[in-house]
Formats: sequence, structure tokens, C-alpha cells
Amino acid sequence: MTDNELDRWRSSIDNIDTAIVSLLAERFKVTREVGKWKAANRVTAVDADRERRQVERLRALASEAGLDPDFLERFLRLIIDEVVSHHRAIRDDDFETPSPF
Ligand SMILES: C=C(O[C@@H]1C=C(C(=O)O)C=C[C@H]1O)C(=O)O
Repeated sequence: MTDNELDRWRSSIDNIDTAIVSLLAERFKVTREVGKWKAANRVTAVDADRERRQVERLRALASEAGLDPDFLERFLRLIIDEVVSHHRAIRDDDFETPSPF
């Protein structure tokens, strides 16, 4: 390995990290819409069945990609927990809005 090679690998890593951040931002944009819809329709923030299906799907994808399924599950859990806390905040903000009636 040369210094040059290390620089190129690190540059690839930086590009990949940029893509991850951008994809996460996209995902949070979509989940924000879901959160608004749930608050408006009085649907609970957590959908455990949906989460179970997502974990199953992601674990399978991880295995196919040669990644540790446990790591991918922890990663997804972290994201979903953040989404659910956003959904609760959206819902609680809605409740705090004074009713016009
Ligand atoms: C986004 C949703 O809300 C929650 C967050 C999820 C997610 O981040 O993927 C999945 C299920 C729900 O617990 C949803 O119900 O689809």
C-alpha cells in the first residue's frame, strides 16, 4: 500500500459517506410525511409488524451482500427509533396546537 493508494481509498470512503448522509436525509424526508399523516389520522407512531418485515428483509439483504445481519439490524433499529421519536414529536406538537373550537 502506498500513501497514494490510502488517499484514494479514503477519498472513496468520503464519497460513500456523503452518499449515506444524502440517502438518510431522503429517508427522513419521506418518514416526516408519514409522521404528519399518522398524526393527522391518529395512527400510532410504531408499527411493529412493518418493523419486523423490514428487519427480516434487511437481514437477508445483508447476508447476500456479505455483511453482518446483526450489525445491519442494529443500524436499522437506530434509524427507526429516531424516526419514531420524530413521529411522537410531530404528534405532540399537533396536540399542543390550540383548537379553534
Ligand atoms: C415510517 C413508519 O413509522 C415507523 C418507522 C419506521 C421506519 O423508519 O421505517 C417503520 C415503522 C414504524 O414503526 C411507518 O409506519 O412506515
